[in-house]
Amino acid sequence: MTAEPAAALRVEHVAKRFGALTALRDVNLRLNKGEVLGLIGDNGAGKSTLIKILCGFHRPDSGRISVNGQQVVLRSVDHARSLGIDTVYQGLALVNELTVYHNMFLNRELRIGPLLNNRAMRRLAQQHLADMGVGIADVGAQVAKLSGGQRQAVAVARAVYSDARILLLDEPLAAMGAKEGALILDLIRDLRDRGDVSVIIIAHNYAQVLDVCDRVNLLQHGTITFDRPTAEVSLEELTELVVAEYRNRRRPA
Ligand SMILES: Nc1ncnc2c1ncn2[C@@H]1O[C@H](COP(=O)(O)OP(=O)(O)OP(=O)(O)O)[C@@H](O)[C@H]1O
Repeated sequence: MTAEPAAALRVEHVAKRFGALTALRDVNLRLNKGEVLGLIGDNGAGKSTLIKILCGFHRPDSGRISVNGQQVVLRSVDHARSLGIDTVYQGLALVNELTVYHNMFLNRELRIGPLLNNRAMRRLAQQHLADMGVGIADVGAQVAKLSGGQRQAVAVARAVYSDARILLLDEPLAAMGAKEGALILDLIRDLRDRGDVSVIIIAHNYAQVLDVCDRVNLLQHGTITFDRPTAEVSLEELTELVVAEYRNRRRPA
């Protein structure tokens, strides 16, 4: 019998409370190498809390996290990043006042001696975005001048460019038009085809992202209650599960 390959990311019995509120009760999750995992669940189910734990922003109260088979304590966002875990949040993390290319190289600027090598950063950012099919006419433009979808695309492209091996996308299609959403989904498909990046996508509107996910996990009341390959589950079945949970919650005790 061959041993199961190490997961890119493994979460075991993770719990997190905020004062009296239990956000995560007992989360067990496995992200395989090269797969795209959809994490869905109703409002307040704990999805963002879990992502914030996995990117080093929150510390869990208990439980274990392993990256590539090694148990780790994620001390900070920078520490998680140094282990190859990068996150694109709902609120993004781009600096609006800076240009697209400065954002692409944020915190890892290219320099010649003490000076920024703007020319090289501009050229490489342009090339990388074009390679990924992200149409930004002028990488010298301020990020504030981009549309929401373009900003999101730059944030995803930057995470991919940063050698992230595990990418956490929190609502990647939020506030996006159909065309921009399609661009992000194409980026995720490209990543999946590359096979060397593992992705977790949180999506409220899961119908939009199901198509790019290999597997889907449902988070309910702070625990994963459903884990199935996407090919084996229909949209109707998922919707029924989410709606049943919603009804249960509204039922008086
Ligand atoms: N920093 C915090 N302090 C106190 N409570 C928090 C904090 N962050 C999250 N919570 C609470 O934890 C629970 C889970 O929140 P979380 O944001 O993880 O849910 P979610 O599944 O991402 O929801 P949504 O889809 O609405 O974003 C909620 O009841 C929320 O109010």
